[in-house]
Amino acid sequence: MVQPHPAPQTAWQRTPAEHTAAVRALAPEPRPERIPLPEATGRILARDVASPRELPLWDCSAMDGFAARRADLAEGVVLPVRGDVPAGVAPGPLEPGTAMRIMTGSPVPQGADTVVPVELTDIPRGPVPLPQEVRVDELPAGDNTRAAGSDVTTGQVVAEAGTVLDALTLGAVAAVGVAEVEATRPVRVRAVATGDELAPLGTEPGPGQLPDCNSWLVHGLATALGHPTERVLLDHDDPEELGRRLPELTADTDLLVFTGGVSAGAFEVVRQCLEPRGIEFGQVSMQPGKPQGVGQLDGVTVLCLPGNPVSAVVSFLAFARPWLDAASGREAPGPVTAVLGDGWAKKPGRTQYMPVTLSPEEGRLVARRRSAEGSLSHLASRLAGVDGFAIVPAAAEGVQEGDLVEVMMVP
Ligand SMILES: Nc1nc2c(c(=O)[nH]1)N[C@H]1C(S)=C(S)[C@@H](COP(=O)(O)OP(=O)(O)OC[C@H]3O[C@@H](n4cnc5c(N)ncnc54)[C@H](O)[C@@H]3O)O[C@H]1N2
Ligand code: MOO
Repeated sequence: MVQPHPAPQTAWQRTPAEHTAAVRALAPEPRPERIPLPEATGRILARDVASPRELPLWDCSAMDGFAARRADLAEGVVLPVRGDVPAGVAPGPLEPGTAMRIMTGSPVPQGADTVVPVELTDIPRGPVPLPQEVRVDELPAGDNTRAAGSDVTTGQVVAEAGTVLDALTLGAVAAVGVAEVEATRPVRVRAVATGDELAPLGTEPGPGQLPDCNSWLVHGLATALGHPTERVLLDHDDPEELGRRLPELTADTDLLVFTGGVSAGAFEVVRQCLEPRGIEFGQVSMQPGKPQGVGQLDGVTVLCLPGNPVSAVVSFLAFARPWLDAASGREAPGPVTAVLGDGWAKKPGRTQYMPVTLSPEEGRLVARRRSAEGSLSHLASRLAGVDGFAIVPAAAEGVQEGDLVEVMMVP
C-alpha cells in the first residue's frame, strides 16, 4: 500500500469549449509524407490530388451494341457490320452507312455518334460471332456515348487535402492513375490505464479489483480514428513508480492518454506524479468528465482523463479527438443535430453529455437516452450501442421530447 500524498489543489475551472481549445492548442502541426496509395488507406490527405489525365480517356460507348451514325439510323434499317471494337483497342474510322460492333467502355470509332444497344437490334445478346449485318429494330432514345473528360478533366482535383482516404476516395485516386499521395503521418497514441484495482482482461479480478476497460476504450476510439495505439496497464497507485516509467511512456509517442487517478482522492497516482512535473489539473463544468489534466512532457502531449469509463469516453471525444484531428490535419467533424425522443430533468451548472442511441424515424434523426439511468459515469456496460452523446447546455434544467439537441458522435 502506497502512502497518501497531500490533497492536490484545483488549478483551473473551465467550460468544455475552453478546455477543448486549451488541449487543441497543444496539437503539433500535421507532418506530411509521400507514400504509395495502398499504404494510405485510412490516412488523411495532406495535399490535393489532381488528376494527371482526363476520364474517360476517350469518347466511349455506354452500352454493348453497334456504333453508327445517327443520320444512317431508321427503324428497320439494315447496316453492314465492319468490325469489332472490344475493350483495349483503338478502332479505325467508321465508313458512312456502316456499323461496328462495340462493347461498353470501348472507344467510339471516329465518325460514329450513336451506339444502338444490342437489345434494339436483330442480333442476340451475348457471345455470338461478329454478324455481317445488323438490323435496327428500334431507334435508341439517347446516343449512348460518354464524352472524353466528362468524368474528370486534366488537373481537376479529385480528392482534397484533409479528406480521409477511405475506400471510395482511394478508388477515385486509383481511377485517375495516381500511385503515390501525400498523407499526414499517423499520430501515435499510448493509452495508459492506472489503478491498483485494475485486473487485466482475461484474468479473474482479486478482492477489490475490477476488469480494466478504459485502456480498451481509448485504444478502440483512437484506432477507429486511424491512429496506431498502444495500451499500457499500470495496476498500481504509486506516483514514484509512475515517475520512473515516464521516459518509457513518453518515448515514440505523440499523445499520452491517462485514465484514472486525477480527482481529489488520497491516492491519485496520475495527478500526484504529474502535477509536480508541470501537467495542469482542474475541473471542467461538464457531467460526466469533470476532473481533467493536460500538459506536455518531453514534447509529448499528455491528457489525463477521469477514470470512470463513461467519463473517459466523453473526455476522449470532447478533448482528445479534436487534438488528434488537428495533429493529423483532419477537419474536425461537428456535432450532429437530432430530435429528442424522450426528455429528462438535469441539475443546472454543468454541460451534460447524455449517452444516446440514434435512429432515423419519419425523415428525422431521433435521439433517445441509452438507459434511464442517464449519464452516470460508472455505467460501463451501457456503453454498448451508444451512437453519441447529446449535449445539454449547462444552464438547462432539463430537456423535453421534441427538443433539438446536438450530438457528439462516436466514431
Ligand atoms: N471528493 C471528490 N471526489 C470525486 C470528485 C470530486 O470532485 N471530489 N470527482 C468525481 C468525478 S466527477 C470523477 S469522474 C471521478 C474521477 O476519478 P479519477 O479520475 O481519480 O478515477 P479513479 O478514482 O481512479 O476511478 C474512478 C472510478 O473509475 C474506475 N476505473 C478507473 N480506471 C478504470 C479502468 N481502466 N477500467 C475500469 N474502471 C476504471 C475506478 O475503479 C473507480 O470506480 O472522481 C470522483 N470523485
Ligand atoms: O465527471 Mo465525473 O465523470 O461526473 O463522474
